[in-house]
Amino acid sequence: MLNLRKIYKTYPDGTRALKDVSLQIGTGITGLLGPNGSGKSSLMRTIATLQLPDSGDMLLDGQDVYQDPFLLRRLVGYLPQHFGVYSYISCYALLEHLAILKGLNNKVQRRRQIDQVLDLTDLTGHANRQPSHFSGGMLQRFGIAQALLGEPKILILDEPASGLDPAERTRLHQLLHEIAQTRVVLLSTHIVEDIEHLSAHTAILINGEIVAHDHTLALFRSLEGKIWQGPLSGSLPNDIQLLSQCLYYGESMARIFGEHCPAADFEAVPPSLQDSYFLYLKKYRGEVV
Ligand SMILES: Nc1ncnc2c1ncn2[C@@H]1O[C@H](COP(=O)(O)OP(=O)(O)OP(=O)(O)O)[C@@H](O)[C@H]1O
Repeated sequence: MLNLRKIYKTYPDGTRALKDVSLQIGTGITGLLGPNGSGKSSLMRTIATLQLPDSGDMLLDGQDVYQDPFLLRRLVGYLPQHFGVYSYISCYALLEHLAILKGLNNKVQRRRQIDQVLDLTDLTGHANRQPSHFSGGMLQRFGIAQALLGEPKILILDEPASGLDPAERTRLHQLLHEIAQTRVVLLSTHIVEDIEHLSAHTAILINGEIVAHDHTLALFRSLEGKIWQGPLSGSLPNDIQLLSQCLYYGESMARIFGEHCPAADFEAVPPSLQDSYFLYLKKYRGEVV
């Protein structure tokens, strides 16, 4: 169990990226959802001890991590949002290099672990190729392979599915699901669907503050019977809560939150995490009428 308590982070230019963030994260995948600039990467870097918070503490199974950041570094695997790979070096050699940097000094154990992570990420057949020549999906799997070196208890994954085609995304989902059986996984993404597929728990971060953290289903089950969908063309009452509008086969459709059906051509639809997320955003911005 990872326990964050009252974490604050301000950058030297005065940007207050994290404000009073408290979170308890157990085994399995916890999704971290938030708009651009809400502080997701800042939180992930802070958990990975790549930057220290101004105040607050972090306990791993009851042990204070900031007293000994090196202890946590050995227990954390981190996949940053953007990562580069050296050119002219094979996938295997790069993993070996990274494993040595992680302190895997025993050659036999190191090679066994590299073989394991290559197998898990389905890269064994590409071990001698250069990651700089990998496709986007393979590169993300390589990123996860390097994060798994050292058998971390905690995995921090910042936007692992961005830019992947549907087949690679599905493959990544299976991989993450498998990895998360025995680990604490914090997954940051803009893709609400990924969280719906993967995360039993979800935290919503807006403007550096956690505004919700619960079972993913619980976050939107309470909206049952209150989400309405219909064409945006007709006139709608002024006091409706427009959550989102999107195109379905070229027709502009609105999703609305409300106790009553807003117009004759609207129908009740099952609520989604995205509806709940948009409602939290509107409430945070004071836009709920
Ligand atoms: N090194 C830094 N120095 C100053 N400000 C920073 C730094 N890193 C991030 N910020 C600022 O902190 C805030 C949170 O940024 P962060 O990258 O953590 O958000 P994010 O939710 O990950 O965004 P995105 O979804 O766009 O990746 C933003 O206002 C950003 O401009």
